[in-house]
Amino acid sequence: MKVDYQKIISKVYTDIIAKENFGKVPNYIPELACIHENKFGINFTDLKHNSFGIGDFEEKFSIQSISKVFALSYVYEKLGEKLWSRVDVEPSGNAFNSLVQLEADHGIPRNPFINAGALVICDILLEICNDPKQELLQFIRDLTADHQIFFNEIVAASEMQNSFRNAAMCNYMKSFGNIKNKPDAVIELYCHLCAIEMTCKQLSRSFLYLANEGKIPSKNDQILSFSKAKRINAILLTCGFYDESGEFSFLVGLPGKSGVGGGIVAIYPQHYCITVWSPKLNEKGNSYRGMKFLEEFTTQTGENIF
Ligand SMILES: NC(=O)CC[C@H](N)C(=O)O
Repeated sequence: MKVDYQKIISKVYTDIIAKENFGKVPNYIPELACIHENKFGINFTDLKHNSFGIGDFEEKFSIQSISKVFALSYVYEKLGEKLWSRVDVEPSGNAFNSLVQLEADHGIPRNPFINAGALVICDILLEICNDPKQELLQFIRDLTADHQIFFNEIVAASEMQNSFRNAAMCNYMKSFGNIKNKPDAVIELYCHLCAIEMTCKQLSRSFLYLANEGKIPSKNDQILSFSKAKRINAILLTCGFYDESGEFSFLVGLPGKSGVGGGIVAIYPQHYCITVWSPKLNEKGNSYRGMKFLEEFTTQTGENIF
């Protein structure tokens, strides 16, 4: 039976908006605390070019850790498997900004989707690109087929001024030799990537390469090999939600990635991407309504990777 996605999305959206919105907008990046906490948007885009949204789906927000997926894809395609000598692919079972495992693991982060791992990816970007900020931005614009994607310099500056934990991680990894550049340069790049702004609609479209075996559907460009796209989806499933990755997999059943800006992108390989934005976060740093929405969405569609 054909699933009526639009009907299910409208129904789940209406049900969730009628219920209390729990959680907190993060304030450790002061600029993010200014966002209206009841913003709520959804976009669904599939490989057959169907796209529809509801609520604030065309409003830009800070994609934060969702950018870690773009950075990993770019570096992985260029470096290949030797990348994994500098960052592992195991779930951390810890908060996104935790330092505790770095000592035991000799400065090798557990995976590329926690802050420590993304800092190593940024360090590699500084090694392999002439202008990493612009190259990454261009990569995302190409994925989205949309040039209206920018850094929010105010958010980047706000995070840089409060990057004490990320700076600690970066310096600590440098002591093990796993950061090659100056920590300040790595942090500057990292904070800019987190401060990219996109809409739900742009995000769903930009992630379609992971639903499409590494190809951008609009152009059929293979930007990531089939095997690498599969592997990134595998890491998303096991590590995309930090110490709530098991819960997301359990409740939603799709690979996905969240960010502290309140966004979540989920991928149904061979079919579609769906993005939810709602800024209030649960204790694990994932969007409260985003998790609820996607749980109910996959329950009602009956579709998941299992
Ligand atoms: N989970 C996130 O989105 C974290 C990103 C945020 N910029 C940080 O480094 O803390």
